Amino acid sequence: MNNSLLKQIPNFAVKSLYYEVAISPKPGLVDRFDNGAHSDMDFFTFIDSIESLAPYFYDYYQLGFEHTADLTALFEKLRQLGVEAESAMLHATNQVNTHKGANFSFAVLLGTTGFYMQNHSLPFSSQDTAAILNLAAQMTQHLIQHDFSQIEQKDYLSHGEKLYVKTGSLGVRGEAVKGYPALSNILLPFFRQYSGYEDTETLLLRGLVLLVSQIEDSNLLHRGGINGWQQVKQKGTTIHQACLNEVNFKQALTMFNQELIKKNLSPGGAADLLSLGIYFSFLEELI
Ligand SMILES: CC(C)(COP(=O)(O)OP(=O)(O)OC[C@H]1O[C@@H](n2cnc3c(N)ncnc32)[C@H](O[C@H]2O[C@H](COP(=O)(O)OP(=O)(O)OP(=O)(O)O)[C@@H](O)[C@H]2O)[C@@H]1O)[C@@H](O)C(=O)NCCC(=O)NCCS
Ligand SMILES: Nc1ncnc2[nH]cnc12
Repeated sequence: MNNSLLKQIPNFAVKSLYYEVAISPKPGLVDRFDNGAHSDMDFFTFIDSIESLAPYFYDYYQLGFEHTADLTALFEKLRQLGVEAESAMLHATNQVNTHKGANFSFAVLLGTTGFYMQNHSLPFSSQDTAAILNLAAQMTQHLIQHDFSQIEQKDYLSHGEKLYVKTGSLGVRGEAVKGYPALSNILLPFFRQYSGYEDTETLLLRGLVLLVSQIEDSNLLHRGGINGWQQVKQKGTTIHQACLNEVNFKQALTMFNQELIKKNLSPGGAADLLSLGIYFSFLEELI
């Protein structure tokens, strides 16, 4: 095992979660300035959450790096560890869901990155990223059938499971199964095109707004229904398409945040996807 990469790659994932929570101002989300539309978490809850997940991130990567059998067997190992990590996170945050989606996705993506790194090296090109996302899709192809086929028999349903029953929305599982199209088709092409033009914080905030304008965020659907989600998506589109300069862009985000606080809406799914995009941006040396 290459010891420096064993630390460096999972560390990029940890750092990406710090970057995501730190960039400000964000609409409806927790950031350095306020708690957005969240009454049960703040900036420090996120620090506690990240610290609780970090040791698992190294293990996800190592599991993938040492795995020699088929990808379904790797997913089983990652998920077992992922359940443990999720409960460590909930313990650290007093049962608040800060990074449930991010923990799931980083288990998938660090595991597949480790597997891929058995025969590759850094830095990544866009083809390396595409190969990892393809491995993630292959590894999770059975997930929808596995998680949702016997859903009627379950006593307790998560927000994501309830939404699936009600609307058919696949949430974070849908992203994984399709190889994270929100990253490959939306966020990463944007970062590749615009990195270097502005400071990192502004670039990442613009990437967040782009995601909000396009993805099906199960967190917005669960809190605001189809209408709430569509309104937020529309507002994201308006801000994205206005191509505002940095000062006006941040002012628009501050107003967007006030609006989402009033409506109790938060694009938590977009925030999680942003942190995954930041991770690949570190691997590709875009930021
Ligand atoms: C597979 C799991 C992720 C199961 O999770 P769940 O069934 O809940 O599925 P989803 O809702 O689809 O996803 C979970 C989180 O993923 C984020 N997310 C949402 N949409 C997307 C998207 N399109 N792409 C990527 N990621 C997405 C989102 O996380 C953010 O929202 C958090 C807050 O969420 P929530 O608690 O719902 O909202 P609140 O409004 O705060 O709740 P209330 O206060 O109202 O109650 C925010 O912090 C972000 O992180 C979704 O929440 C996975 O958990 C898993 O496999 N776990 C292992 C468990 C298991 O398999 N057990 C097996 C034995 S039964
Ligand atoms: N910054 C943030 N605020 C609220 N929910 C989130 N989920 C992931 N990141 C988040």
